[in-house]
Amino acid sequence: MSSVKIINLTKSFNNTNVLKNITIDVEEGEFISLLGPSGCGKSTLLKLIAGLLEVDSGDIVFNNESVINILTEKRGAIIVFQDYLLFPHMTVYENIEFGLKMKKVTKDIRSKKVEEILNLVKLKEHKNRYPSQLSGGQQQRVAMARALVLNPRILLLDEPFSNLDINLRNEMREFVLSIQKRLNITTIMVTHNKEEALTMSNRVAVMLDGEIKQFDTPKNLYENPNSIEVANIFGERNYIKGCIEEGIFKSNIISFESNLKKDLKEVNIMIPKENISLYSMDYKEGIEGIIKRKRYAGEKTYYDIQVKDIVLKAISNNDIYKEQDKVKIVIKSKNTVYFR
Ligand SMILES: Nc1ncnc2c1ncn2[C@@H]1O[C@H](COP(=O)(O)OP(=O)(O)OP(=O)(O)O)[C@@H](O)[C@H]1O
Repeated sequence: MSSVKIINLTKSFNNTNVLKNITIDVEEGEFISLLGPSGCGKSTLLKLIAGLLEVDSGDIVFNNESVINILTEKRGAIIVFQDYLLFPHMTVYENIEFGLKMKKVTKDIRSKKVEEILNLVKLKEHKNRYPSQLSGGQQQRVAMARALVLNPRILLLDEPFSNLDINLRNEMREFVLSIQKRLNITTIMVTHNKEEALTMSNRVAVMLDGEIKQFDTPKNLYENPNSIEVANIFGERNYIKGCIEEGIFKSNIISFESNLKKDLKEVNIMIPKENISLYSMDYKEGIEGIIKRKRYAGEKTYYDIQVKDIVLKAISNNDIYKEQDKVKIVIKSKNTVYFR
């Protein structure tokens, strides 16, 4: 295990600045995610940490030791790639053993370590199978085992669940987390799946266009994003434009006592979909709207509601309203986030 400090890291390819001054601090034993859209530089950052690419400037520090001049094989940061990269002509056992052979570990120790890891990833009974004879989840466990057998200081996971179907994905998330916790291994996972990042990580670094926009706990990121662009990563939100005068937020849709006390001529408030409740027209409170669009999604129903000059998005357990119905909506304004 090791802590990781990434300090002012930059990387360009063909004069295009792919990583711009990245700084993050990962604690020993922590599980963090790099979350961002395709092409924002997540995998490049992982490869720099592993030593598969050279940095242009900045530093990478494991446990107070700079590692940028340390070779990949000596660094102890191991990537599990999205497509597992298992050797097709080797059995599960041989795949797991391979890295130890390369390190010239003796046969006895190799056998002991591989058996230990086979137990850990619950693949003992499949050890003589070839990758083509395994399910997607089992192949992924082999890929994890191959990394873990080398006793890495840092485990790097590159979109580890993207090739798995949805049910298996949930199971594998739990499985990876249980191993990570048991070994207390510092882990950095790349993902573009917000739910995966939020549910698995101690902290999440939101990356956009080669920059870390916010590095925070899942709860803070979801409830207190520092910008509209970060907020949008976590799903569509509603923004209502207004002003703050004498401690009151005022707009043509809602007004309420503001927790921001400064007067502001123009400000946007963020209202999550789940903070908008729908009621029938005889409800005594709320503001009138018309349902413009309805999308039934099983456990939830999504509604777009025209309220004066804007369309608000709501999510509800109730699917009784139809398109063009008039409804009353109530907007919960507690803990509102403000953006200038
Ligand atoms: N070896 C390379 N040579 C040139 N350009 C590269 C190289 N590797 C990555 N890039 C470019 O750098 C940018 C970031 O790529 P990277 O793979 O890090 O993104 P990503 O966020 O991991 O995306 P994805 O989720 O699609 O894997 C992309 O524009 C990519 O085309």
